[in-house]
Amino acid sequence: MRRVQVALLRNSIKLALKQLKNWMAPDKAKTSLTTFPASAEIVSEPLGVVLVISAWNYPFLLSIDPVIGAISAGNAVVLKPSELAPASSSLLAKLLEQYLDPSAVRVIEGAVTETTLLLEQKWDKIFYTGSSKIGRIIMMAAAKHLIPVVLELGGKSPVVIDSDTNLKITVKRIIAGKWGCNNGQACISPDYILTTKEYAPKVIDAMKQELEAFYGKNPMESKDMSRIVNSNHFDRLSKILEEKEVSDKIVYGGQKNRDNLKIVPTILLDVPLDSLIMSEEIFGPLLPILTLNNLEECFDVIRSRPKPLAAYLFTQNQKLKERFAMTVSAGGIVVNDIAVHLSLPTLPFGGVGESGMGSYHGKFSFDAFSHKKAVLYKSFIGDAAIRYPPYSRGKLRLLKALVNSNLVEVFKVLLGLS
Ligand SMILES: NC(=O)c1ccc[n+]([C@@H]2O[C@H](COP(=O)([O-])OP(=O)(O)OC[C@H]3O[C@@H](n4cnc5c(N)ncnc54)[C@H](O)[C@@H]3O)[C@@H](O)[C@H]2O)c1
Repeated sequence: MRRVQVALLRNSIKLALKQLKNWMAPDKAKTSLTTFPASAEIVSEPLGVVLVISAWNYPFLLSIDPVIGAISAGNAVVLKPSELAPASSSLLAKLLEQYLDPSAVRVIEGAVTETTLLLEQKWDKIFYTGSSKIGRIIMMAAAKHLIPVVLELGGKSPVVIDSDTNLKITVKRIIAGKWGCNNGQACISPDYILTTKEYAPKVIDAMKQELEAFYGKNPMESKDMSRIVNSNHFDRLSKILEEKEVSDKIVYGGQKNRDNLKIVPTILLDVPLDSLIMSEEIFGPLLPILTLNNLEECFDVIRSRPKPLAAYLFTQNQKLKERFAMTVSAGGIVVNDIAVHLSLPTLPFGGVGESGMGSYHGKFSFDAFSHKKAVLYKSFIGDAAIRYPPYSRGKLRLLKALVNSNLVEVFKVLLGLS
């Protein structure tokens, strides 16, 4: 996973270096009769000094990717990596100090106490990646100084499976996106599956078959399965798995070992909607499958819940793809794959509603850390008397016509026809 993070970061850096001149160039803006003669443009200017707080699960990517955007846009940055990945945090502190200009980029390591102190300072922007719970704390602290925020949060990302799909590829991609990405500890990992009652047995059988092909008969022994990050998260996952009316819904997996913090890929069928596992982001290797009568009911389940960071659909039905994209709200939507939208710098990456606000990647990162300044250039030509008192009815009529950019009315007033 470290290699993938480094590859994605190299791409981000290369893109920023290649495109920076274009991104920085002012955008010409149209002018109107009201300002004539004039020219206008939108100038991107740095915000100042920004704070980046990152999460533990992709510690390099989630720390450095926002920093790339912040420096590209001309800001100074303080980065606070997650204390839950302490080796990565100290490596980032060491390497960034060694290779980057310390007057522009600093790393401050620490946990809640240090972050709380950082949050008392007056920043020009805070870019936070982490849980919605802590996101609320960040936003409240930012409000004190009216600091704008980007909140890259999580949520329960659903996967809808239609029976008109290539089931083998569908299931393989879901497994790679769920268990292959940090054993489910990824923000855009599938959180739960929605399918029809009729099709669910086929999905479960295919899942079992492919899981066994990938992780063997005893997944506890698999070298390709990540452990849970720490005992607190292990206990949190155990609690939601052992809840009454949930533990008896396991149809695959369920084994766990606190000594080595391993939990195997676990599938559950039709857990109650008000259970813990369906109320909070799972962020681990448990995958509930909910069955409904038809796909419209599946879409309704998503629409009735807080907006997720990602929503996925597997189908070959073109109409269904379009309906999903147009009627389901989520940070991002992927049809027939999982998580890959993250690698496209031409798409904004970010949440909506409970899954966050603001976005980044590619030029969106540059924009996230820039102020779009409106600049209007006027000359001393065309200093019309109508804008100055005393105001007559004719002047007011002309002003109104100018504000409405109504050329015909302007001529009528000037010619005394109105
Ligand atoms: N949208 C995204 O791009 C994205 C990416 C990765 C993870 N996430 C989300 O992040 C969460 C998992 O990451 P995590 O466990 O590191 O999140 P977290 O919210 O526990 O921690 C994130 C950061 O907040 C800091 N923090 C923790 N408690 C704090 C407090 N009381 N006051 C101030 N700062 C505090 C931590 O030190 C850390 O740097 C999941 O919800 C996941 O979905 C989102």
